[in-house]
Amino acid sequence: MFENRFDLRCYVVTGAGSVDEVVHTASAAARGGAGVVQVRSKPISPEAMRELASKVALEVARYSPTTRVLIDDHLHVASSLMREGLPIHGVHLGQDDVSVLEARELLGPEAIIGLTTGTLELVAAANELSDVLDYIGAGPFRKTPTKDSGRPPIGLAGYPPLVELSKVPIVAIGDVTPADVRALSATGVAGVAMVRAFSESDDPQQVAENVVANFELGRLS
Ligand SMILES: Cc1ncc(COP(=O)(O)OP(=O)(O)O)c(N)n1
Ligand SMILES: Cc1nc(C(=O)O)sc1CCOP(=O)(O)O
Ligand SMILES: [Mg+2]
Repeated sequence: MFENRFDLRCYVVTGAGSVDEVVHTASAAARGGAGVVQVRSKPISPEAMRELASKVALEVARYSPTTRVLIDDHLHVASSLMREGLPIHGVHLGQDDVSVLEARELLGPEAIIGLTTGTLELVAAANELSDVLDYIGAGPFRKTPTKDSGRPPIGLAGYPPLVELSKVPIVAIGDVTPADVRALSATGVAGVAMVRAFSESDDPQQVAENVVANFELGRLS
């Protein structure tokens, strides 16, 4: 869908912290070149997600108008805020969330919609949705304390077969650190997504700059 509408190379997924801390981390990473910020918080009520996503989106747009802001899980919050004109661009859906098709019908053709995968079977299933899906997450790269997906770690060697199979761009996720970026980029993934690498950093802008630079180096190898 609509090539070049978004830059998946450096993909921030928000993590632990106060609203102000999450907003600061997201906007600093966007300033550093993060092409996507996904607002994720678990558990969170729709009302609290509405507040958090609005604040993140407005601050990110101030510093990086090209950075796309997505909402995790909460399709109707995203739909409502997008209709109100907030700079929010789509959703990331899990296997247990509403269907990609329902999200596409509600959000329209311009929205960015991502889906969680992480095995060859889930990637094959996502291929059936490639006309309404923009990208897939594939994890965990390594086991991570941030989320237990129940799926086995993919590892570096596991990404080339997923990339080969997938009809849409792949974002690697799960214990990814800046030191992993060059090698992951060389596997052919379109980007890397990180939670703690940003939420636990005292300079998320620098982390994003490092990720983008190393992602480009990996593409050359
Ligand atoms: C890019 C990306 N990949 C995977 C996920 C999955 O995380 P989470 O939302 O906790 O789990 P599900 O909702 O998919 O079950 C993600 N958020 N982003
Ligand atoms: C949100 C998420 N999804 C995963 C998956 O495997 O689908 S792993 C993950 C957590 C990633 O956090 P960190 O960068 O702190 O390891
Ligand atoms: Mg989710």
